[in-house]
Amino acid sequence: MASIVDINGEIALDVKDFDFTYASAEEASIKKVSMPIAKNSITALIGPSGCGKTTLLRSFNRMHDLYPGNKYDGEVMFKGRNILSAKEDLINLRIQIGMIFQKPTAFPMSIFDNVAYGMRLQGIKNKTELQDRVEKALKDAAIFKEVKDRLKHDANGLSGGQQQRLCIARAIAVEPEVLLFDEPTSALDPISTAGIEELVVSLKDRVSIVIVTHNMQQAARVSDYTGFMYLGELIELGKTEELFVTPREKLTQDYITGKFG
Ligand SMILES: Nc1ncnc2c1ncn2[C@@H]1O[C@H](COP(=O)(O)OP(=O)(O)OP(=O)(O)O)[C@@H](O)[C@H]1O
Repeated sequence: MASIVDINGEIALDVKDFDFTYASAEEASIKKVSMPIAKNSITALIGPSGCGKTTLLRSFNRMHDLYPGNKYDGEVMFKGRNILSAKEDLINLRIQIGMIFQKPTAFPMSIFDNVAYGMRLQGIKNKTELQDRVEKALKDAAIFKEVKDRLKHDANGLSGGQQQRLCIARAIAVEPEVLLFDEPTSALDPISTAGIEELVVSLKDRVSIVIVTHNMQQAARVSDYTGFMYLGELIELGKTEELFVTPREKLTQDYITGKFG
């Protein structure tokens, strides 16, 4: 049984007895994971390569449905419903639960159109509203000053760190409830990384965040809660400062003290 800390406050996502099996795999990559994801907090997922961090994260907005034959079991409760249900509207789900990838994924279009993309999908056509919300999202993602004079330019002309902030602007422009970050700084230099970490922390007033990271220092710097995974299982979910200083499980202790990696 995993050791799970009590969450003080509301829960954004409640994962219950969750299994995930890839179409081509014989056994589940995620096994019986149960964990609460706290609202307006940052939850980091850590663990050795291949332990299932990305697989679990991508389950939270059903990214695995992009490929046929993958199988979910159990429940992921979000706003009173199980999002693993066959009835779930996946476009709407991915607006409410957005994702930021490891490699910045600016679309091949202008900076403005990148940020307006999701709002247009939501049916917003009014030009003034689009302009106002694009500007606000760019400001909130701490990139407005750098791009305000070239909103019509191709987004691919931006640096990696700028593109990642643009992706964050695009995700927050549709006012999601949850944001999933999959190693968002692993392709960035230390200065851009620090900028993204600061930005992620600044967003938690309005969204609930789950972040997968290889970097334990990053988890310690930004997160409120940390989950340690091993071989597809969640071993421990704790308050970050407690998990790193006084882990409850021996496996967690061995991992954070570098006994295996
Ligand atoms: N598309 C796939 N098809 C089959 N198995 C997969 C697929 N993607 C991942 N896996 C397997 O699922 C398990 C979990 O992988 P996952 O990428 O989620 O781990 P991770 O903890 O995010 O690793 P890393 O830190 O290296 O990114 C691994 O055993 C991996 O080999």
